[in-house]
Amino acid sequence: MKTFSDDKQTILKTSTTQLLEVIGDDPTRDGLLETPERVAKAYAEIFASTGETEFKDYKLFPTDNDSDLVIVADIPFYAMCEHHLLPFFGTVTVGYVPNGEIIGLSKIPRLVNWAARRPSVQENLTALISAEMQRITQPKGVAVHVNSRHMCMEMRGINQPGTFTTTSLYKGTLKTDALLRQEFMMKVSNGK
Ligand SMILES: Nc1nc2c(ncn2[C@@H]2O[C@H](COP(=O)(O)OP(=O)(O)OP(=O)(O)O)[C@@H](O)[C@H]2O)c(=O)[nH]1
Ligand SMILES: [Zn+2]
Repeated sequence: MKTFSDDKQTILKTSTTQLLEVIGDDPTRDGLLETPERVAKAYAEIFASTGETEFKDYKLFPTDNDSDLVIVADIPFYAMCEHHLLPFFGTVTVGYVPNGEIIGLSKIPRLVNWAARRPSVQENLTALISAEMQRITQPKGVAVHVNSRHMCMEMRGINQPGTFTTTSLYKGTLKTDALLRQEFMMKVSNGK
């Protein structure tokens, strides 16, 4: 698991203590004594891939038997919106049409998890997963569908609990072939 350097952890702890003071709490009360350290640890985990542009933890296997469509559906993810640093979370469905090489299936949820661990917006998260699937597998087509709840829309601001945002990106044959795209959409839970 990622940890920040001592210098960075000190900055995060100081910032958290200041934040607690500014919102009107007392950082020296018992319940908050270890909070700055916990926040520093939690941020190292939540933002573990920040600044990384390429997903590296994958394996490819050559195949003579390309499937028409490979789908991993309803992969859970948790991310932080870059506007408010509040969570947005939900599921991602990834489909691709292989082109002589297949990616180890577990690496697709790993890619989603990697892509989500940085400040982002849903559209950019969708695009990053799609771009990395294209770079890594050089497929005939890729589809990425993200269905998500945004805490910045639910617990503040417009205050709309229970609203879902979906974003989709289709590339190659999954963009041009309507039947293939329909097959992909049928695998997305509840048609969301
Ligand atoms: N397109 C997109 N917008 C997002 C995402 N996450 C948050 N936002 C929006 O980013 C916008 C930021 O708008 P601002 O007017 O700068 O910020 P704000 O005053 O906090 O806006 P409100 O949320 O409307 O109160 C808001 O409309 C959010 O709903 C996302 O993943 N994608
Ligand atoms: Zn937001």
